[in-house]
Amino acid sequence: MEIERASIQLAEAVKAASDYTGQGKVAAYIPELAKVDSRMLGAAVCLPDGTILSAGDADVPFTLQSISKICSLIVALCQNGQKHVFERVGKEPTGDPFNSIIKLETIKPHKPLNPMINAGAIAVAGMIQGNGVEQRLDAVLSLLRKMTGNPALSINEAVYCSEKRTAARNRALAWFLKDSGVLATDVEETLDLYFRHCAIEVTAKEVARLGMVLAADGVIPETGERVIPQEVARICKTFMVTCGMYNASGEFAIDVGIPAKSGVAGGIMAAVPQRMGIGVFGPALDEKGNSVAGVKLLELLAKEWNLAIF
Ligand SMILES: NC(=O)CC[C@H](N)C(=O)O
Repeated sequence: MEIERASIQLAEAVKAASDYTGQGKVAAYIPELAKVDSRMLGAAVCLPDGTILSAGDADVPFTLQSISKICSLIVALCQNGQKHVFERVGKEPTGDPFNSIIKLETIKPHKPLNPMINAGAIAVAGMIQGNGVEQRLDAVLSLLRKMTGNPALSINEAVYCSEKRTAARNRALAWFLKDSGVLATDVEETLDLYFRHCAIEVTAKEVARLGMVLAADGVIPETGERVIPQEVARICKTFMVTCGMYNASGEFAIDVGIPAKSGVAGGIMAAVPQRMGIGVFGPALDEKGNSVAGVKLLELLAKEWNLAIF
């Protein structure tokens, strides 16, 4: 990839996709997220040698939210193995909104259908081992610090507290999981861990690095250090394709065709196998909770650079 040309193309794509920010709204159910400027859009690309290209609001910090579900899943799989994890959470897309409760009751056994919906991610948080919330969070944070190369990565306290104060739906999901025997750990402690890992603060550049590590099958591109087993990276990328964009994953797979995971703060992490990681930040969301301009931007880049994996 010719770097200068790619930088120009990235800047042009961000400019073109910016027109779409007006079509979405910032998430307001977590009050602190409603305070951001909905017109922002930024993107970064991380290449296999670690080179970062960026355009727009690529240095603005935002919280990972659902993108962190990939990281908690990595830790849970590494600590417990596939058998333990997938006995408690499934591998199927739901077709329902990310915070839906309905299939938890109607499908038997009552385990969440996949780890990318809230119910599944709360179940996964319950599997992360450690002595107390701090140590359990540390397992997720230290993986993310290695993947991003930022040892100072930490949580945004205001967003964390804002979600913790208002999370009636997630509490309902967690108590249902407790009642069904999926959650073995303390409910409030598990929710606390979940809210904290959702509130880990990053930039689009850091998210591009996360995507590149997955694109490189779990290896830090510049150093060659393996931080995720190849099999776990493969599982994550597969979940990103089938469930990463919530109940718009099928449409995204057709229109863009890249493994990706979004979050309600407006982030999207994309991993183009062996070629690049892409981090996007655009807080205006569509009705399914995906960054409206971010999805458009990835669609433009996928066409321009022929990134679809299918
Ligand atoms: N889709 C998301 O990004 C959801 C994450 C958010 N913390 C929640 O539980 O509602």
